[in-house]
Amino acid sequence: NTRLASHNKTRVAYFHDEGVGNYHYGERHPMKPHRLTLTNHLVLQYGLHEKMEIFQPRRATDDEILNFHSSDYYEKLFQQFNVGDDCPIFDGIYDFCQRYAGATIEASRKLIANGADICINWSGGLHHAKKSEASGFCYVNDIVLGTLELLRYFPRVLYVDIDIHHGDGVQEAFYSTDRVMTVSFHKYNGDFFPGTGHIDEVGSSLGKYYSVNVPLRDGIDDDAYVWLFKEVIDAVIGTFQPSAIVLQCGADSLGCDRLGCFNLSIRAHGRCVQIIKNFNIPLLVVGGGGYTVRNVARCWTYETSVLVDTELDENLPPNEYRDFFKPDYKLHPHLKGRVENQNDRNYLLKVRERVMEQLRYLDA
Ligand SMILES: CN1CC(C(=O)N[C@@H](CCCCCC(O)(O)c2ccon2)c2nc(-c3ccccc3F)c[nH]2)C1
Ligand SMILES: [Ca+2]
Ligand SMILES: [Zn+2]
Repeated sequence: NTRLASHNKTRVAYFHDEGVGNYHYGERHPMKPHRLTLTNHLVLQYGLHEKMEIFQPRRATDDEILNFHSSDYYEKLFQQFNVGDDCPIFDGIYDFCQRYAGATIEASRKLIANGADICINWSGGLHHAKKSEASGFCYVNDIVLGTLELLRYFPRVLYVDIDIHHGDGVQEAFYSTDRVMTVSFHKYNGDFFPGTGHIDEVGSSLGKYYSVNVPLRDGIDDDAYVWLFKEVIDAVIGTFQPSAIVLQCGADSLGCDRLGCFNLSIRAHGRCVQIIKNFNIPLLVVGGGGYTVRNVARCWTYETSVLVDTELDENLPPNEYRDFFKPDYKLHPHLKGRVENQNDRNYLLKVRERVMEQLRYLDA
């Protein structure tokens, strides 16, 4: 009956800082925080704010950021020379970091207080930042900060990362503990950034076998990715029995991404979010990469609708950014990837078998 259904409804909290999309990495840089403004705008135009509690989060304090990052790194961030072209020091970089990290920390606290079942922060998910080093467009690792917060209450936290790049900063931070299991699906060929994420990176000391890497080749398609994702996640959750989950939804694993080379549709990417949601375990959802801005906004809007169990009209609502979505103005455009699928069945079965073998060490 509706009372029961309404009683069981998932409580979703949405964290969006009004100013977080107004920063600029620089002319030729692929990272466009403006994608966050577009996403939030679409979410509101579809009326999804009526299905969630909306929060304007406060910024992270220096002390909170120093929970993970070293002071000589963080306090002199603006003095760092640009770390190559990847990590430019731009106007307002401190504010930007404090805003996106503050939202992830606030979201973690909301889960700890059981104020929500699912918390969303699309501005977060900056998985490459290290304790004392900016890397891959990431300066402060909000995921590590949020996970450290969750560990103050939840005994075991599972981290899942569907960005096309390896979640190296998060894996490194928790490589030697059995309280966090990190699982990253990513392109791996020895050259692709960041170069880590080999299947043999299984963790060390107390954390041995608690780091799972799923290395993939170019061009993986919807069916193969979703099949492998479900196989791995079912086994990981069955074995690790996490008390909370952090899901990084990097949208550069979509077809046609400016930096990516997978062939996923927005529906398949969203299917991964649905698979995690269906476990009904306290869930923190963050963003990540994503460089074809119109599709990042579509993807994270669609995934917000998945998290609030709401169907969206295929025709985008009229909105002031309409031109970004031409010529189709649809929610699910056909993202015909340009790369051949180099993941044959044998390769995928072998990866699956290696992951299952690794997890069996934890059953023992
Ligand atoms: C010395 N060489 C530069 C290193 C390198 O190849 N870096 C990657 C970095 C890719 C970062 C991906 C970030 C992310 O999507 O994973 C993300 C961002 C936020 O959360 N997740 C990269 N930089 C670029 C890039 C940088 C500046 C300008 C144009 C570019 F194409 C593309 N890919 C090696
Ligand atoms: Ca990944
Ligand atoms: Zn990425």
